[in-house]
Amino acid sequence: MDFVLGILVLVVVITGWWYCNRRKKSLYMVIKTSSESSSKIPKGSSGWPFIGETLHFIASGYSSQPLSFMDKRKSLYGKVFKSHLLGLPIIVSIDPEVNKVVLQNHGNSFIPYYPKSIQELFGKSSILQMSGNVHKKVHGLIGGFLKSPQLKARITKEIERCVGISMESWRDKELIYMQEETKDITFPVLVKVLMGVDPGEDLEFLKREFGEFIKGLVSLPIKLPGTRLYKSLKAKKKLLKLVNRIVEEKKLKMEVMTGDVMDAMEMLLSDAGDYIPFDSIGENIVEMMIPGEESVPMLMTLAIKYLSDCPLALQQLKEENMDLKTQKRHLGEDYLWTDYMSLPFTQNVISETLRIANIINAVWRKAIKDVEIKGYLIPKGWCMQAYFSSVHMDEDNYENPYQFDPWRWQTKAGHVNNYNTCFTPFGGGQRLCPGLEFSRLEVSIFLHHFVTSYRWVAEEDSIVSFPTVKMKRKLPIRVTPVKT
Ligand code: HEM
Repeated sequence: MDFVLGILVLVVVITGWWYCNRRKKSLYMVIKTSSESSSKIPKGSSGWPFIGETLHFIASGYSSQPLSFMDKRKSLYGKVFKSHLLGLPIIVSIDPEVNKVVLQNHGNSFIPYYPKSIQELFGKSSILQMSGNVHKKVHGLIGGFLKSPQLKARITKEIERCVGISMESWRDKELIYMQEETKDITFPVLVKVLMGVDPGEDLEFLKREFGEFIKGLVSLPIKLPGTRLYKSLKAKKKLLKLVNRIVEEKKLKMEVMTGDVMDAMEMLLSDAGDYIPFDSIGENIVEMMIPGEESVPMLMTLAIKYLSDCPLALQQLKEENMDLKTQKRHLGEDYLWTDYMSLPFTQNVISETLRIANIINAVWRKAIKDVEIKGYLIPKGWCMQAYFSSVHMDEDNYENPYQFDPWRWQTKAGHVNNYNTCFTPFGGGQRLCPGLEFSRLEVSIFLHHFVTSYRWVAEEDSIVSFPTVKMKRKLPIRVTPVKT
């Protein structure tokens, strides 16, 4: 396994080196021009020729101390340092103020940067690759749609339905794998929100092909038959065939009928015509599944993991949610989305899980001009990594950062939705996650029904942080229904 990994890393690095060498000349010229400025490229090391510091970076991601790479450099150079990762010269920031400026991106000095395999799998007009004015408009449309009270009211029923189906199926099982079960809950909800697809053949097809498609996101950038990237591109083609058919059907329906916009696809069809060409709508919808597909089930899974290890927090969470359940039963009322979101301790558990789990550990950008932040120079063409995990786990920002402590949010200003420089699990600024409120709602509904309907005992498991956050054994738990 380690040998295969080593080979993979080597090939990534050599590909990166080749890519880099093509651009070397122009990069050096820009740095020279910038020497007139008083700002300096941050201190740091470019590591070994060609491979830079990539091996250390990846090895620490796989270890039980995934922040050790960052911690070591912070102690040597400070919170902003230069490095050379995955074939690119890069400035890494674990300074919340610098990160804020990068995320706000006034003057549009940065564009999103993704590894080569991801770029290959994204369409040209994907929101994840857009920048400037067009991005601002499309981001606003999607954010407005996902945040709307109408959507939240409708989707609450759908989430309750999916949670109910999943939990019903556990009655005959003793051992369940939380990481898998939560995916079964969230995938149908995501597909309903994005393109209005109900359970059935299309949903099963989307699940299968999307699973195949995302496997290639972190892979070698080689498109030959048999390679991972090739298989993923093939899966994307199949996905697009189905999704484009749905786009056509919706367009025809919308030409003859008027009514509320029911999903993100309908919203793009009715409002985004000036920014996204008609034949790219399907592709955009497929790509919007990427940030939502794994992150929400991982947030649910990790909340269960941390609660299993912290009985006091679990007890308080249960009490808060049982009170709501009893009240609703007594009044004979359905739940409103606002009921779920109004439980303060539940929101604190979610915030604390987001902080400590670091599901999206960083965002990557590329400078399209020389940029100066806090006296540091980020030269044109260099990558910039705003590394959130280290900010979330820094003693300067949080007392006992490695302790799961939902109570810390009772006193800390700016908790829950407020943008705060030291708490950026959903990013911030121009590209703040438009699925933020929707994700919190989904997790709140899941936690409510789970902790008030089941007792459980979690088996031993550990968190792996690289390339994405996962449970090593998918978090096996033994569940017992409780009588309420
Ligand atoms: C726990 C759940 C989630 C987390 C932690 C999360 C985190 C993030 C982060 C950090 C970004 C910023 C990326 C950047 O700046 O480059 C982002 C962007 C985005 N997220 Fe989420 N996300 C979550 C759920 C969702 C869901 C459920 C959806 C869709 C329904 C979604 C849709 C998006 C989109 C479309 C973007 C791109 C925004 C843009 O570039 O303008 N996310 N997310």
